[in-house]
Amino acid sequence: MVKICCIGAGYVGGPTMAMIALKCPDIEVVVVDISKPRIAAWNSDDLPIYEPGLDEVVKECKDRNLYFSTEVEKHVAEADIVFVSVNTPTKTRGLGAGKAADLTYWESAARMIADVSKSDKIVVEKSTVPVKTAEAIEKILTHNNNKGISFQILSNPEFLAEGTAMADLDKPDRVLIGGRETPAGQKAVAALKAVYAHWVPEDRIITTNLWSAELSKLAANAFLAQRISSINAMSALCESTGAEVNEVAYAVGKDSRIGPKFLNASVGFGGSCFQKDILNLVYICECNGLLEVAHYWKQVISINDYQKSRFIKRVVSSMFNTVSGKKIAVLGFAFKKDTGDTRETPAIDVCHGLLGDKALLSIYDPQVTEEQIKRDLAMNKFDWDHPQHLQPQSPTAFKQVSVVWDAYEACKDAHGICVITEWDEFKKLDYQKIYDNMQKPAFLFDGRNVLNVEEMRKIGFVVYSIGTPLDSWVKDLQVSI
Ligand SMILES: NC(=O)c1ccc[n+]([C@@H]2O[C@H](COP(=O)([O-])OP(=O)(O)OC[C@H]3O[C@@H](n4cnc5c(N)ncnc54)[C@H](O)[C@@H]3O)[C@@H](O)[C@H]2O)c1
Ligand SMILES: O=c1ccn([C@@H]2O[C@H](COP(=O)(O)OP(=O)(O)O[C@H]3O[C@H](CO)[C@@H](O)[C@H](O)[C@H]3O)[C@@H](O)[C@H]2O)c(=O)[nH]1
Repeated sequence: MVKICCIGAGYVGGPTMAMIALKCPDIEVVVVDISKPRIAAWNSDDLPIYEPGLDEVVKECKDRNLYFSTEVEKHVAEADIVFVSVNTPTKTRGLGAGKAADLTYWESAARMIADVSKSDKIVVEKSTVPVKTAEAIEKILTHNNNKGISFQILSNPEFLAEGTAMADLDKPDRVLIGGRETPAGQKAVAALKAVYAHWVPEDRIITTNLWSAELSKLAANAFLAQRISSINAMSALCESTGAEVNEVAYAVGKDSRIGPKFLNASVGFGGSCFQKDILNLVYICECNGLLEVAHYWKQVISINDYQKSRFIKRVVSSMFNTVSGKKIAVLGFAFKKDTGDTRETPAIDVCHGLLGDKALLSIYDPQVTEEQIKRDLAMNKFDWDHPQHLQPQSPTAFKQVSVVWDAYEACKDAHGICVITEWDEFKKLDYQKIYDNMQKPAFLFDGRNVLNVEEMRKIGFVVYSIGTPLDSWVKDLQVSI
């Protein structure tokens, strides 16, 4: 029986290995992690991450051919294929701080693999890494190894999106495997291909050289984020001209060369990957002397930052240029719907902006706990992307912030509402009831364009919705955005 071990039981390691275990009953899959609470959660009925469909798959496979363990070295030593899916945060200090990927966790995993291995292994980069990381990993594995063991490094980047991870893994657009162009490298590629071939059609499994696979992952995220920044840039122009961003996106997306996906204007993209991976891409370009290329991709992040600060300015300027002492309801804190993940969520920036102007925030998200929200608001930039036990543990008490478990409670007596995550339940709320219980004038700022602006205006709200013609109130009080 082929044995797979995955180092890192996070958002990628957990769901990916659960899917492999489901589709390959002939393979034993063990997911290991240095975080004891995380492994304990995987072994309980309350999984550490929320992902539609994940519970069912884990329930079916756990203790059949899927195991979660903290015995990292033992399971790595026994495995034929070792996936490495550990954190690759943005460096916060030293060379490349604020841009380059911090490969500390990857390096320590590679050193440990070299130390404990007694048999040949295929080592698979599942984490998103800078181009040429495989070369560094190869050096660590071969220089730390005088036991005659052969290590083959493959790059197999993951393209799942949170909230749809299980569907993405079940029917991936493509699986990408990069390997060395040597006979041993190609044999390793074939072995990994055989795992995916249990359920992925052969024409969807792409094989390339190592560097193409590593770069394709960064490129794919940069292209996706670029589309969002493009439509968000248009949303600003729509507000100035009276055009409607959804209509523009629809008309543009109807061109089959452009396509309709990823053209939803928003308060800004969030999540653990886009910003981090683009910063990483920018750094690699700079290191290769490609300053114009670096500058080009940096703009995708600049527009995203602009979009978030534009939203905050709209809120404050509409409410007579001050939110000091005013209750503002924040609906949604996760970086997108159907996940409890808050990494790089635009909600953090919006809350910081409003807190800076002394607002009183009442936050509701159906999947994010009070502890998580308070920890996020207290955390330094990029701290979130380190293993849990290295993050600040105790949430800071914020006098200005309360977290509630009901949208109506969050909005009661509020002066304004900010919709930051597009949770389906926010579309179905009784907005008349919400309006009746708010201070007047009652403001509604829709950062996701999920509400019907005309209906909301009919109820009496002063409405701002990204990229839609401005309410005369907002227009009249407009300051420079
Ligand atoms: N989250 C996503 O949607 C997504 C999608 C594609 C790719 N990625 C990439 O995958 C990688 C992992 O992302 P994630 O979201 O799963 O992160 P995560 O923080 O959820 O999980 C990483 C896990 O690795 C563990 N870990 C770190 N060092 C370890 C070590 N030396 N030994 C054992 N365990 C160790 C941590 O404790 C943590 O549980 C990153 O490179 C990320 O960029 C993420
Ligand atoms: O039209 C859109 C689409 C998305 N978003 C926002 O963009 C962010 C990222 O969304 P999404 O890409 O759906 O989620 P992620 O889980 O971050 O997935 C991205 O990042 C992963 C990690 O690298 C990749 O594997 C995925 O392919 C890639 O989609 C979220 O804040 C979304 O709300 C928009 O604002 N408008």
